[in-house]
Amino acid sequence: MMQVLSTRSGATTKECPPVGRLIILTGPSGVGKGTLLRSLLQRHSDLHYSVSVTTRLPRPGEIDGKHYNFISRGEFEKLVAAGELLEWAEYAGNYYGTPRETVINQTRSGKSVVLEIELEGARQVRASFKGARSIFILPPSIEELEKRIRGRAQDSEEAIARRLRRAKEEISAANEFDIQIVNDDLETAIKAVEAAIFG
Ligand SMILES: Nc1nc2c(ncn2[C@@H]2O[C@H](COP(=O)(O)OP(=O)(O)O)[C@@H](O)[C@H]2O)c(=O)[nH]1
Ligand SMILES: Nc1ncnc2c1ncn2[C@@H]1O[C@H](COP(=O)(O)OP(=O)(O)O)[C@@H](O)[C@H]1O
Repeated sequence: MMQVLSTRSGATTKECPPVGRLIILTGPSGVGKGTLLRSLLQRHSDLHYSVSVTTRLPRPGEIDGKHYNFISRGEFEKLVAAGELLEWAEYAGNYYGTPRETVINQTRSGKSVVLEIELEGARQVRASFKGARSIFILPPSIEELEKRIRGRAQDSEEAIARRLRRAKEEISAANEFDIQIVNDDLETAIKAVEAAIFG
């Protein structure tokens, strides 16, 4: 909503509309990012989740257009070539990326947008959006992380092994982020992420 301010000369100037916030949520596979975000999105209707594009195949229960836009590698490469992605990365053998236009339009209209993305993408966004708030979700331990990935029962042994190898590299980069939150007790972690986003 554009607000008009009067100046001393009586002329009016137009105040720039409030710019929404960009929140980056990163953490190793299986740490609980999706679980935390689902809870936050239910509690905060003014928080908008950026739906990514990916070449990964849908998991059971994942809905095209809701969890991800599931596309082919050829389609993904076209989006990259056309400059339509805010950031993108290859992770565990698949491509993932954030469509640029929706995020730019939402933040320009004052909305708060959450990107749930991996480390390389987070680095790209933090480099180009200085005001973005970046949050890294840590597991209580690597053992607990592996227990959660296996407990989710959504990934093949090969995918689990790749994710756990990458997890160790990602965790070592946690201090690059503005805020680090250990997802041990879920309710405690939800409150901590809530405070990190809205505090
Ligand atoms: N760079 C980037 N990473 C993404 C994007 N969407 C999801 N990811 C990340 O890709 C990784 C794999 O996601 P997914 O296949 O859903 O597995 P999960 O993290 O084990 O649930 C996770 O770290 C996600 O945060 C995106 O648009 N860009
Ligand atoms: N604080 C927690 N304590 C125990 N299990 C959790 C916790 N948070 C999430 N989980 C479980 O861990 C698994 C991975 O969570 P998920 O949200 O899919 O992780 P991510 O999105 O980071 O890959 C799920 O089975 C989820 O129910």
